[in-house]
Amino acid sequence: MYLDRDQMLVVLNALPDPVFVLTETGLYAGLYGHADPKYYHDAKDLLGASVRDVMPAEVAESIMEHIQEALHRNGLLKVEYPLSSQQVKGLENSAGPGGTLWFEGHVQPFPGLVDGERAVIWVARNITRRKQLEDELLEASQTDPLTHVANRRRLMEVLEFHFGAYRRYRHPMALIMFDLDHFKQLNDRFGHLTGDRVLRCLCDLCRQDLRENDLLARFGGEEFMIVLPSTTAERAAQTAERIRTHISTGVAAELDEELNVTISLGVSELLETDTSLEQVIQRVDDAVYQAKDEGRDRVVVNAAG
Ligand SMILES: Nc1nc2c(ncn2[C@@H]2O[C@H](COP(=O)(O)OP(=O)(O)OP(=O)(O)O)[C@@H](O)[C@H]2O)c(=O)[nH]1
Repeated sequence: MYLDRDQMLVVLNALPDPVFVLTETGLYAGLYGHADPKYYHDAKDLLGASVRDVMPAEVAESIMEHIQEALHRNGLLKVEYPLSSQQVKGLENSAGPGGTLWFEGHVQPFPGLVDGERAVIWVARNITRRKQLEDELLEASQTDPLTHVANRRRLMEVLEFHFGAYRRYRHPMALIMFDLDHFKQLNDRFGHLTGDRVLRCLCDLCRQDLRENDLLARFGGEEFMIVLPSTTAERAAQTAERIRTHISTGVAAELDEELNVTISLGVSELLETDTSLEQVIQRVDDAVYQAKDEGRDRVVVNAAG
């Protein structure tokens, strides 16, 4: 028993995702499926229109390129792309999900010609939720859950990137490391939860003194690093000093007058003699150690190889 033509059409229109037939010149020649407005807008008004007429030029060109590529490879092409109904003429006011949606397009050459033209079958699946989850996962894998600054994994990725750029193009990069002073005493006296609040507050204050391209990261328990691209140790030392004074008054002002929170900071920069990242990390670590040794609540620069 086989389905007759009418039944086949019923099946096509019952498909959950929209199935477009798009010709080589970008005409919407057919549309099936996608009845659920929770996931899709009703795109029937696009039939007979051209991709270039209904989409912004950039979006239309990339769709045209995908059509060409699928035809050229004569096989299935998978693409992911963002699109909002506001970008598509005819869909602006139709019922459907708002905001920018993400789609996975499965683009397959149409076997035969449509109105004398080559064409593709383009199945568009709404993958917005999956994309959001991927973004959230990526964010979580790179962020310290307590302070919401970058975690050590992200820090090392960024440091590797700048180390590579320095080796190739000699783009300078400075590094600041800092460590809370007598944090154990603070935890013992005020409790671990107050200690946690101090760490969060410290990061918030510190961020206010940084540029957009700088990266603040948690290196370990109460140790943090700041990556400063395109910066020398001399300039970074000024930033470090600003952060030091900000923290020494700011945390108590924000949280509790009784809290005496200070930090010891070490500063260094990439040097021509560095053959590995560990060397600059060792230099800032030594500088923090020296700052502790000299009485804490101070900045020490260690820019010598
Ligand atoms: N509240 C809180 N405390 C933490 C966290 N991570 C590490 N610490 C505490 O940080 C303290 C670090 O203690 P130490 O390494 O002895 O250093 P310190 O007391 O700051 O002394 P100096 O560094 O020599 O000035 C320990 O008591 C840790 O428990 C955290 O996420 N939250």
